[in-house]
Amino acid sequence: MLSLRSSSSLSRSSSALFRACCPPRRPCLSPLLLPLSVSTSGSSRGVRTLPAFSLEGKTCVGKGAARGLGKEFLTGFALSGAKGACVDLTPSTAQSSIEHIRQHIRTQQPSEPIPELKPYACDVTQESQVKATFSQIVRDFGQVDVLVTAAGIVDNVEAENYEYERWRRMLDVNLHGTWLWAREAGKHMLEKKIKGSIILVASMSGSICVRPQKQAAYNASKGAVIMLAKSLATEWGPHGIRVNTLSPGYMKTDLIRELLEKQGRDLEQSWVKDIPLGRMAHPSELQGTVVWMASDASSYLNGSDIIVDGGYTAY
Ligand SMILES: NC(=O)c1ccc[n+]([C@@H]2O[C@H](COP(=O)([O-])OP(=O)(O)OC[C@H]3O[C@@H](n4cnc5c(N)ncnc54)[C@H](O)[C@@H]3O)[C@@H](O)[C@H]2O)c1
Ligand SMILES: OC[C@@H](O)C(O)[C@H](O)CO
Repeated sequence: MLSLRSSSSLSRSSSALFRACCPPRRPCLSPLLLPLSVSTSGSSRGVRTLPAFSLEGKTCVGKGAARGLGKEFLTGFALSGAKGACVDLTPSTAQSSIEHIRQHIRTQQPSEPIPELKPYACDVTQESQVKATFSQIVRDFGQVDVLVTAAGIVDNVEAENYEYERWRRMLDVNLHGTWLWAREAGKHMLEKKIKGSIILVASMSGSICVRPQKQAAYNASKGAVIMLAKSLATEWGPHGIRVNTLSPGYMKTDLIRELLEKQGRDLEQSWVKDIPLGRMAHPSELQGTVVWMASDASSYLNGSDIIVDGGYTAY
């Protein structure tokens, strides 16, 4: 459903979207989203775009948001006016992510107030912790409008030598943890009649096998997340709750940096060869997509897998 917002929330969301799509250190990637006028002072005043992109007043929960994509998602939400719960394994990493987000907003939107952001510690594989953390977030913020599940791990090991213990861990974090959080969010949104948006982070590896790395467990976990989202979309869609997956290609996060450090830089060259845009992505390049998926701008998006991969899966 499209809704009109105040001019200040409108200008904030416009500015956030523009910056997400056109970060200052790169050329603009999406000419279609160019605002009609752009302030160069860092203030968001005078920038115009579709009001439905605003997240003003909404509460967004980011699981696995201490670093990497989760942190970028919460940053995009906050730049669009949303309050945020930053969930990760330890309170200190969640807190330092919040400090980083606040600093970013101060720089990017010096004339805007910084939305409320709170840290939470939770191991997503522990059902009791997930339930307790979700309840605490609802007590702190009143309600949850958006959930994005970014916590995830990866292993590159050939299937015949992959240990069952590691297989189970992979599914525990990437699939079971995602389902546990989605279940709490869905229950809450159903009870409170919130027309929320649940965004499960999958991967292009959930629908194709990347090469040359061998990662059957990871691929299986992400394929299952895509099917989980479609299933939840059919169960909760009739109540106005939208569930979709965001499937990134190769993003330069710490997870990928660590993997490349272990396996050698040649791996990066071989990936880039298969990406039509000819490069890996900066994590901030997902902000525009995730804000769109969280906001009313994507009001008819449900049960979809949004692949953002520089064209990798087009081959
Ligand atoms: N980086 C990429 O290229 C890429 C591509 C496709 C999909 N993805 C997916 O995006 C998501 C985020 O990836 P990233 O690159 O930002 O990874 P990352 O390792 O940089 O960040 C993942 C975060 O999840 C947290 N986490 C891990 N296990 C947890 C647990 N049990 N409980 C709570 N938090 C936990 C970590 O502490 C970390 O902060 C993952 O699901 C990943 O599979 C990443
Ligand atoms: O498909 C890209 C990512 O999902 C993933 O991080 C990569 O495949 C790890 O090997």
